[in-house]
Amino acid sequence: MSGETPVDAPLLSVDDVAVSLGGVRVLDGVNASADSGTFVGLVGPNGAGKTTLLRTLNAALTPDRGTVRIDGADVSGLSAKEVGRLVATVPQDTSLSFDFSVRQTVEMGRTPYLSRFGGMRPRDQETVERAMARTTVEQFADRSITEISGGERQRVLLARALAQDTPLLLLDEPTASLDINHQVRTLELVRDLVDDGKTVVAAIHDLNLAAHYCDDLLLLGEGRILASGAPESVLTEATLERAFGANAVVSRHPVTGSVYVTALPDRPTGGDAEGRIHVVGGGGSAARYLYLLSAAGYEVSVGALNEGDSDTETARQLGLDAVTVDPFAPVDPATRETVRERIERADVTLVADVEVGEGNLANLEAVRAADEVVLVETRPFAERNYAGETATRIYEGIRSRATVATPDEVVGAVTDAVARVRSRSPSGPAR
Ligand SMILES: Nc1ncnc2c1ncn2[C@@H]1O[C@H](COP(=O)(O)OP(=O)(O)OP(=O)(O)O)[C@@H](O)[C@H]1O
Repeated sequence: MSGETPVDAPLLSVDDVAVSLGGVRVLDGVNASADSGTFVGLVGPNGAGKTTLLRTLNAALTPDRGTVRIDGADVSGLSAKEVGRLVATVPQDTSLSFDFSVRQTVEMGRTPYLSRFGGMRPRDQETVERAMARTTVEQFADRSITEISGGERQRVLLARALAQDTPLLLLDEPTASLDINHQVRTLELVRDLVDDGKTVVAAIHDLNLAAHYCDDLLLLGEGRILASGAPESVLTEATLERAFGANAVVSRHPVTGSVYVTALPDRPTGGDAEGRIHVVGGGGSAARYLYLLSAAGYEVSVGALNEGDSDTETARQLGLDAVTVDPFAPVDPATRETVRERIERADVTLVADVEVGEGNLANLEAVRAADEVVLVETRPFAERNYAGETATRIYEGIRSRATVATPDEVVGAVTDAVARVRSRSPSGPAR
């Protein structure tokens, strides 16, 4: 079979697979493929069918319909030993009842290569040692598998899977019982394996880890593929809503640049605060305040922001009034007037600790028109001022009459400032 496979055929291909468990259809019409040297993340809510799909890929389950091919071979026609040379699996449940040592457990990975009466050959021993070194389990090689922690056991099972030396590696929640350091180390190791040519399919609950490390994602929901492709095309607010029923904001992580999902508790409604707040932010500096202020009940406007800025995306998600300019374009005079008009209409203007450059200096200038200003300061303005002396002068002018707040104090400071405005003008903010 594999002799007929074209050179550029995917290493793994899943064609119209349907699987039932206990008489219930758990997977239906699943199509997927993975090229050699790619890391595919399987994401989706609890019960979506991720484990079932992994167990179908390694032939532990036989589909009702459809085929799974690895390296061109239909796995349903292969012996267990043949399958064991093509695909290795680290299961979700790492509890092992037998009392083997760590080394013996890793050695089990060589089973598909051993003849019935022959023992481990030097080549097998070398592979085992290499697998233990890569997963840093050598230091407890002689301990019993029942006497190490859950996270350590997970690394031992990864070592066993590496010892199996297969082109395809399946991981079911590889980071589930790992501390934050070992989560990253494990995924870095998986990434290295992939860069060396291995193909990995991993069920991963943490969407942000999945987005950062995987080349492609497969989003499963109710046994079907809801979306597949690059993380940024799969993790959209619409697909997250559909698959998880979650109200989430998708942005870029400020440090890694990867797609970043933040689940919000609920669409902000219900707060009974009254008043208009204009927010000056950008680059994600305002997102938290936009959410908190609209949750409190305020009518919030924001800007000027660039289209595509993560604060713009958050504002859209929350249904707020965002004044925007084109991506990378500076705030032009007409937009500056719009911002000024929003600020004059607002009871309070909140200035987030945004970085200020020539492009958005006009926003600061417009804040001069504000009645009450709350200024968030987590670091000195000098560290985020790229617009020189003029900006410093404008900022100092604003600061001298603003309430300076820490991020946690913002909603309280805004509420106090609204109360001050209202007490000065009993008829409310009808300006
Ligand atoms: N042996 C079984 N008999 C009947 N139904 C089963 C069986 N095993 C799993 N299921 C059902 O199949 C569906 C898919 O389960 P699966 O474990 O594949 O989901 P999953 O996406 O891996 O979930 P999780 O994220 O919670 O691990 C679930 O509804 C589950 O209840």
